[in-house]
Amino acid sequence: MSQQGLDEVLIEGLEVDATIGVYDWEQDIQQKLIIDLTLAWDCQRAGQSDSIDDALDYAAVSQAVERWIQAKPRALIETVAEGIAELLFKDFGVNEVQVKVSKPGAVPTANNVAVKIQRTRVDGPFG
Ligand SMILES: Nc1nc2c(c(=O)[nH]1)N=C([C@H](O)[C@@H](O)CO)CN2
Repeated sequence: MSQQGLDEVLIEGLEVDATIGVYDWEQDIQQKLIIDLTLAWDCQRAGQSDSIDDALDYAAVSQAVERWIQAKPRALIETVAEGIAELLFKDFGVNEVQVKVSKPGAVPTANNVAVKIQRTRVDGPFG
């Protein structure tokens, strides 16, 4: 995925309960979303310094994503994916992201439904 380098930080299978859906009844319940993130990040500095200050802190990212999703109800999983990409650009200095948002309970006859987007920050060095 990464254009700027080969390194990536991954967060896989982050489960977040959310108010999400296009139908009225979905605004009264919580449904599980599963978030998978691939984040372009130069890991070399952190690997050499052994300092969290040089790393993209996957724990902090996970917490921020969960908070953003739970901050208010939304209709579409596309909106969740775009919002997460914006959050990562704005608050974590990431320049390139792949965001997959799964809603596994949405279609009873399917194992999973999801959207996956790839975005590059427009005001970043590669945008
Ligand atoms: N492309 C999408 N299609 C649908 C969405 C969505 O978020 N993106 N959502 C719904 C409903 O909320 C559905 O999940 C309820 O079962 C339908 N299609």
